Amino acid sequence: MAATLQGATPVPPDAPASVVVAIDGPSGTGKSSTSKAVAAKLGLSYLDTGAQYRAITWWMLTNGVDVDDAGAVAAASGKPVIVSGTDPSAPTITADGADASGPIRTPEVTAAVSAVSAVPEVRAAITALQRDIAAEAARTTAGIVVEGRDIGTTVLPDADLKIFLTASPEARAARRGGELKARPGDAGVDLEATREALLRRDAADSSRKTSPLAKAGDAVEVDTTDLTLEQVIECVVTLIEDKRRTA
Ligand SMILES: Nc1ncnc2c1ncn2[C@@H]1O[C@H](COP(=O)(O)OP(=O)(O)OP(=O)(O)O)[C@@H](O)[C@H]1O
Ligand SMILES: Nc1ccn([C@H]2C[C@H](O)[C@@H](COP(=O)(O)O)O2)c(=O)n1
Repeated sequence: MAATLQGATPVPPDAPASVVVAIDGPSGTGKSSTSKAVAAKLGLSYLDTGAQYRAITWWMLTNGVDVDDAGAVAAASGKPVIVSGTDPSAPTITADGADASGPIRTPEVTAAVSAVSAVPEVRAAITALQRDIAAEAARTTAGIVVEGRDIGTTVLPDADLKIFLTASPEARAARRGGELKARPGDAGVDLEATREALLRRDAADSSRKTSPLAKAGDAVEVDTTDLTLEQVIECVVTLIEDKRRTA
């Protein structure tokens, strides 16, 4: 699998040391929105690791791999070339050169991604890719914000700053509901079904054997239930600036 750092902001000669930030948490807590905005504000690179697991899942689905057969998924795990562009203002994701940014958000991929990402061979391949991208960003740019489920615990245990975002299931369902546009004549978004789907995915992601969703012991927990997105962004920017000041 290839690691390529695209859209990176070059480091000026007198720049402070680079910073590596891990942001983890359950689905819908605001990891992507927060990480992208914070990285853009601070001139850092950005890596959406969920997009990588979604891209490999999409590749399996479109290449005839039975995603319910862990053996078949493991055997295919080294085949696709997943490439992530790390510019926070225009993140990209490709699988074998094909743009995967649209297809990875379909219900089919969302339904299959927890099973595919639980396969140890998939995690080993994607984790190696993530570490390469983070190391390259730390070496050549001002740093990187990496968001996912196991970044602080497994992928980057030596990250300079680890943040674990949480929010109540009701708040997360309401946020997701806001994304799903009701069509004219529809009964609207079923928030209870959305909440149940979120909790099902959290349960699968938290209970898998290899590198489950978990808060690192040294992570700062931020409960975003009653915060606006702007408040969460501000909070994370402050945490990073404080960390840089005291480093
Ligand atoms: N603090 C907040 N207040 C209100 N809405 C928010 C807040 N944070 C994020 N959102 C909105 O909630 C939705 C989900 O956010 P986002 O995709 O960033 O979550 P996530 O944790 O990355 O989810 P996933 O892990 O499923 O990708 C988005 O529509 C986003 O704009
Ligand atoms: N570090 C990660 C990131 C993501 N996953 C898996 C589990 C999620 O359900 C799925 C999709 O992530 P999302 O796009 O919703 O953030 O990918 C993981 O196992 N480890």
